[in-house]
Amino acid sequence: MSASTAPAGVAVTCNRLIHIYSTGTGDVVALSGVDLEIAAGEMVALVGPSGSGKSTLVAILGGLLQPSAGRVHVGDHDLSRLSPSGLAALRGATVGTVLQGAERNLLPYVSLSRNIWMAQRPAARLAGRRLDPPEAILDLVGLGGEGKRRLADLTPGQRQRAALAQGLAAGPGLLLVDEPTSQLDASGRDEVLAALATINAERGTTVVVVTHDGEVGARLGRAVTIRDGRVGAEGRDGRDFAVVAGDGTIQLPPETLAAFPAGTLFEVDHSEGTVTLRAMPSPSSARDDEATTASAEPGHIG
Ligand SMILES: Nc1ncnc2c1ncn2[C@@H]1O[C@H](COP(=O)(O)OP(=O)(O)OP(=O)(O)O)[C@@H](O)[C@H]1O
Repeated sequence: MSASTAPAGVAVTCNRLIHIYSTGTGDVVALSGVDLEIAAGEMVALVGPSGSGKSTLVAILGGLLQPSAGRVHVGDHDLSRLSPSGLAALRGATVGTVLQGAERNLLPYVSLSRNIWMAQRPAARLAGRRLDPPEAILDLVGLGGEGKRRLADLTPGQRQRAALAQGLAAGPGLLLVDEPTSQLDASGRDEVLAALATINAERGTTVVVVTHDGEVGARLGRAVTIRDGRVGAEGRDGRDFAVVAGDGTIQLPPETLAAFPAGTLFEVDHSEGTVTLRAMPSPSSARDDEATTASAEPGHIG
């Protein structure tokens, strides 16, 4: 087989992305202004507490949901403006989504190769380009020569890698993967992380992984924390950062927020490369000199 004809990775941009679910009992704000840039070919983990909006964000990036407001681009596609058929084409040819649990991605009664081949049939037409044969895709995730096997024949780590292969069937520029390591032991997790690194290195595919596993976030190099429906923080190469949102707000880390609760007044000093937030004593702590001194310790961002 000649070199892959799959596209290189695509970039992702979200600007003030909002998503509201309307339910019988009222509206639920799942995303409240996500600002996020992911470069083409980057690997990023989305982390954060349960219910913070990670799955909703991934569903939007995967063309399964349209945002209530704000803008989201995947490559050249403006997802908020795509028609239903445009979204279907995006799902078929540009973005591959791997759902949590390998068995949700693959049919158990046909071989791995057959699964991928079946996913490629509509994709080849939508993508308008030649797709890699299933064996080449399986090879990429470390399952070369295993195409005749079925899901039940595989170890948990192999199953998860087979699910990654299925997500790659159409040669997407963006691969979205939900909790790929949640049911795996350490060696299974290593296999999956190695497969993701190979996909990224050999195909240039942009990879976004939703995970509760801090180790996965650290190993991918960039971990974006979603908190209360927006980007709360980032970890890059072992360093933690706060993030300025599009509306100028910064979320304090939870432990800082505990010391300086909502409503705390800060004086803001800004000099080159450094922002100093100096907490004003609250009226109650002002009555207690000791407490005032403690709560007035400045926080530094910069
Ligand atoms: N289909 C839906 N209808 C109504 N509300 C929803 C729906 N899906 C999610 N929500 C709500 O939207 C918010 C964000 O949920 P979401 O599933 O995106 O978070 P999450 O970070 O992926 O959580 P988890 O880590 O538990 O999967 C939560 O308050 C959730 O209850």
